[in-house]
Amino acid sequence: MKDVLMQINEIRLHRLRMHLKQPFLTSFGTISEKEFFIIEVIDDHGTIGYGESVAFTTPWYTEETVKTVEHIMEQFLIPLVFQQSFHHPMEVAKRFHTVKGNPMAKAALETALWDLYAKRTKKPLWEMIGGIRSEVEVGVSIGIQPSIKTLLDKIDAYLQEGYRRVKLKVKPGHDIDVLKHVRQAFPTVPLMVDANSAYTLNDLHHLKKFDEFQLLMIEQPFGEREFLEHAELQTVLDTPICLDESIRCLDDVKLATKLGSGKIFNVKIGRIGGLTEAIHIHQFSKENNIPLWCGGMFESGIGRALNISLASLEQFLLPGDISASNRYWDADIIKPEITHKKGKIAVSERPGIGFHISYREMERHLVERKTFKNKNIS
Ligand SMILES: O=C(O)CCC(=O)C1=CC=C[C@@H](O)[C@@H]1C(=O)O
Ligand SMILES: [Mg+2]
Repeated sequence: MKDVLMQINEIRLHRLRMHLKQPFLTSFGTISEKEFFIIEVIDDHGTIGYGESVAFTTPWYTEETVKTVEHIMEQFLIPLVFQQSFHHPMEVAKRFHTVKGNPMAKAALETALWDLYAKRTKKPLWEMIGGIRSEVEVGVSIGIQPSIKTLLDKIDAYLQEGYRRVKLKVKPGHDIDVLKHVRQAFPTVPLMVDANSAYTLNDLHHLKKFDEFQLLMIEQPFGEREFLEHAELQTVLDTPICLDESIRCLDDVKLATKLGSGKIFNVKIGRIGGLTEAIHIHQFSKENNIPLWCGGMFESGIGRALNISLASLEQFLLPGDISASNRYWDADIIKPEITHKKGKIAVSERPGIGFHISYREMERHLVERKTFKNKNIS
């Protein structure tokens, strides 16, 4: 491969606020808008790489927030990117190790560097990271609904659209009865649930009842550090446990696998600190036959495009939470918008993430813009 040297001259952080078409209810609260950063990294050739931060405004999902991501990028990570030129984004991912934690802040910048690198080498990002699929299968995540009837109607509509599996949010008091109705109406649809840590080990016998619904998996029933509790649950549950919030790095995947805390992992680029760590997790999962799938964080088109690239890797064996742009947004900030055909999204053959940014659309949602110039350059 042709050797490229990248020197970042400028970084722009665009803070946007976009309203979801409909509010999304989880066991923790309601999401009706998403505030996030679009990151532009510009190198000495004038090539631009794009990234997106996925943290929410409050620390309900993991501890990071929009404000902590901004602080960590500004004070620590951007100076590390500017420090010296590099040949590969993995070099910068390594530099980021000097900053503890803060994976979403790291991923926001690191993914922009991957996009830039793929553009400089004139390759699609999915190919660059070793993807093998020309299209990825997608499912839909449905928030808690006001009534069973609304839920069943929504599921029906998404299935008509072609989505390949349905993920429902559950919490104590909103689970078995819902599942009974859904299974009655859709006996064979690939179905799973996500609890976002709403249960405890005291609910073990209650959770055993989930087995009767032939679920693909139950996602994150317990707290994020409860590896032992998840392992105990998995010994009594036939339904595979999938870990989401618990997995912040490859070591967490290794720990969960060793202890038997989960059989499937949801990979979110932001939660694990970027594509470099995702590639390492993928390698380990391939060697150990562990199924993976790509999670979502209500991303705009930039984040969605990154997720499509990730899901093209071989071990991503289950449909991801990578819905089309129109699932959440009236208008996306990329062109063309992401669409699916019968629950499949084609990867782009263009270099990098493979989509153009619509600056006009971005301006409509802009809250603040900050520009950082590399002062190390004479
Ligand atoms: O982006 C999507 O379409 C799926 C989003 C989704 O289900 C989630 C995103 C973020 C937090 C949670 O509510 C949930 C999840 O835990 O996977
Ligand atoms: Mg989840």
